[in-house]
Parts: sequence; structure tokens; C-alpha cells
Amino acid sequence: MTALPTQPLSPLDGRYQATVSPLGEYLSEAGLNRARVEVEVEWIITLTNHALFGTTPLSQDEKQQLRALYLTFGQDEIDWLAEREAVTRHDVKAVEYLVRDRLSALGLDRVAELTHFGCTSEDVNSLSYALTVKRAVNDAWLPAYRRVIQKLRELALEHADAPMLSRTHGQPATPTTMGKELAVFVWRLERVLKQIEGGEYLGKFSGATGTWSAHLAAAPQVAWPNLAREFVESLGLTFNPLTTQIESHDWQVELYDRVRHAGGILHNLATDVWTYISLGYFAQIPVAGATGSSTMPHKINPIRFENAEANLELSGALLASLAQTLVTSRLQRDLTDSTTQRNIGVAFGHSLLALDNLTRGLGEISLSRDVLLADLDQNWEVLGEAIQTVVRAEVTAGRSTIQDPYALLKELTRGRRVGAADLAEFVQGLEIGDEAKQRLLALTPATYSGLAEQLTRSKL
Ligand SMILES: O=C(O)C[C@H](Nc1ncnc2c1ncn2[C@@H]1O[C@H](COP(=O)(O)O)[C@@H](O)[C@H]1O)C(=O)O
Repeated sequence: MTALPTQPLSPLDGRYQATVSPLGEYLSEAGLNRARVEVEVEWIITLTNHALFGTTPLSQDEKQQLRALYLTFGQDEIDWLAEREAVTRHDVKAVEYLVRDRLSALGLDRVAELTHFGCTSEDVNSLSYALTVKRAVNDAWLPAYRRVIQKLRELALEHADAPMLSRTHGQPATPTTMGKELAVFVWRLERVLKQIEGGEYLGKFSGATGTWSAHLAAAPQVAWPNLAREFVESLGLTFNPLTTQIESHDWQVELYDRVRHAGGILHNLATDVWTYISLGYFAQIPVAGATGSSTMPHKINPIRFENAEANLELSGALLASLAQTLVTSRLQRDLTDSTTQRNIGVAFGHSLLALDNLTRGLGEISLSRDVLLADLDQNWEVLGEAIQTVVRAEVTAGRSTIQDPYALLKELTRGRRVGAADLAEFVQGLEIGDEAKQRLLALTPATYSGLAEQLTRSKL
């Protein structure tokens, strides 16, 4: 057997590459290095703007040329860094050398020593991760998450009035509507959406052990914490003033826990819709040219929901691992976070893939209202709850002397199939007021869905 050409090992970089590529813009190694260059460049611009060490602010033209280094970052820079890192064996140092090299090419040697000035690698890494994760969440993950919510909202409103048998413990229970059950997911997903949208992206910029020691040794008169805050905030990040060598990663833990939580809700949605499809409640819309089973020609399999389920499990496990490892770093730093953070994109990639499959899956189902109604018609015994509750009210109001209405209905309905005629006869024979009796006689499983429709319409 001849060896294959070099292959991507991860399916995210193989068959699913097109779907997850928006994340690669930020959460790939090149995306990280581009952000590192951005931070190094902006720090030089900030230091010179403040005319530190006798420098003068760079001209607009010089700034523009310097910024082009990250704005047009591409394959040349990727290759340059790979070559240089093979020598330095230090990824951030290689970035520093790249910036110095380009400063020289631009005739800006006079500020070369301000590259990475006072910085430890984590100053640059912390801001770079905050920038790339923030951009990936805002530009790629959140839009996909909102698309699922939007599709779900449309379905919930469309089916707000579609009565459906509930199944608590998998057993027939008080009816609801399909729309209301989908609305519950919208409600849950939106709560977590707000938490994710409100999350902070923190950065530190305080040197080797968070004390600005080197900075003060070089320029004791400068209010370095203020300058660091100004710099971090100028990048659209939240300043963390008190850290060890590393930014403590608590914002990342919060974010990954929330995204994992959202994934858990979506997993619940995927398995519920899968179950509704299996019950025949949702029909799957045939896709032209597609095959369900390789051997059973009649089949359309719910593969979108199964793919989402599996990817949510993978992403949940990775997000949990990220949150668990990033929360700790021995003493003033250990380097486990470096290795761990290289997998942030993998965790988000599996999640994004799941979101894409859910959106597509939700767009390929149609509700079979007739199946829902037929199922309700097979389960008149669910009205037992309504009858016993009405009798209790009648007893309390003095219009009935029935003893233990619950036991009476239990006797009639528990574990039994009770039809419309049986129930009507039973209700006719009840010693309750006439108005209550007529109300009960008018009730069917399909109309016994309480405020399900109104709740759906008013809460979405
Ligand atoms: O500013 C510093 O660098 C301070 C230094 N701490 C470090 N901080 C950040 N990065 C460091 C550190 N040390 C190594 N490296 C480089 O990290 C890279 C780790 O590679 P990988 O395991 O593939 O993620 C790999 O490129 C490593 O060379 C310290 O001694 O405290």
C-alpha cells in the first residue's frame, strides 16, 4: 500500500471544513499569530503616541504601514513565522522577530527596541486570545446560534395552536401544543444567549509576574497600570489589573461553561425533535437526490439531528475540559494553558457544526397535525386530571359531596384505555353543578391544552 498524501486528521479540517471555516479566521494558529502581530504593533503605536523614551508619535502614514502588517497578514507571514519558530522554539518570540524584521524594512529601526517592550509572552497571548475568541464568538458562533433560535421561533409560532399529547416519563400526559414545547427551547436558549452576549473578554498587560517591574525599572515616572488599561481598553477588551504572569482565564471559563450549557439545551432539542420524528409527529421533507438508507429505499433518516447530537457531545466534553484546566495555573504560571487553548477552535468547531445541522434539520421537517390529533384521540384518559380537579372545585364550592375525587378518577382511568363515550357517561353521572358538567362534557384531549397557545404567542 502506498502512503496517502498528507491528510487532515480532524473531520473539522476535512469533510466539515467549509462549515467551520469562519472560525479558522480567528481560532487557527495563523489567526492567533495575526492577532499577536496586531497587539505588538498597536503597543509600539501606543508607546510612541505617549512619546516615551524620547520617541515622537509615528506619522499617519507610518502607522498605516505598520498596521498593514496584521491587516494584510497572509501566507508569507505564516511561512516566515513557521521557519523562525523552528529556530526560536518560542512562538511569541518568533512573532517579535517578524515585527522587528518588518520595522526594519519600513525604515523604522529607531523604534525597533519598543517591540514587545516590557512584555512577557502572556501579555501578548492574553490580548490575542481575548481578541480572537471575542471575534469568533461575535462573527461566527453567535450568528449561527441566533439562526437556530430564529428558525425555532418560526416553528413555535407556526405550531402554537397544534395540540399534542404530552409524554411525561414517556407516558401519555396532559396535552400541550407543539409550538409551546418548541417555545420552551427558544426561551431557554435566549436566556443563555443573553449571558453569552454579556460576557467579558479580559486581558492583562503587566509583565512577567503582573507587577510592571521591568517597566518601572525602565521608566519609574510612568503610571504603567493606567497606560496598560488604556491600551487594553483601546482594543475593545476589559482590563484585568491583578494577575500572576497569566490572565487568570476566568472569563474563558465563564464563556465555555455558558456555551456548553447552550449545547446541553440544543442537545435536548435535537433528541426531542428526533423523538417527535420517530413518533411520526414531524415528517421529514425529502431532499431531491438524497438517500436515506443504503439498503432500505423507503427511509429518510434524521441525520441532521443525530449529527448535531454527536457534535454537541464532543464540543461539550472539550468545553468542559477547557473550563476545568484553564481555571488553574500552578504558582505564577505553568504552560498547560498554551496547549489547551490551541483547542478552543476545535470545541467551537464541533458546536458550530451542530448549530448548522440543527438549522438545516429544522428547515426540513413538517408537522403532521393529523398524527398529533389521532394520538390525542387515542388517549381520552388524560382528561382524568381535568375531571378530578373540577370535582374538587365543586366540592369546595358546596355543589358536590363526592368523597375523594382523585381516587374516583384513578379507579376509572389508571392504566386503562378510556374512550370518549366512557368519559361522557361518567361525567353525566357525576354529582356536580350543571355549568361545570357542561364544561367537562365539551372538553376533548385536543382542547385540553390550557394556555399553551397563548403562552407561546405572548412569550416569544
Ligand atoms: O515571556 C515568556 O516567554 C515567559 C515564560 N513563559 C512563557 N509564556 C508563554 N509562552 C511560553 C513561555 N515559555 C515558553 N513558551 C512558549 O510557548 C509555546 C508552547 O507551545 P505549545 O505547548 O505547543 O503550546 C512554545 O512556543 C514555548 O516556547 C517564562 O519563563 O515565564
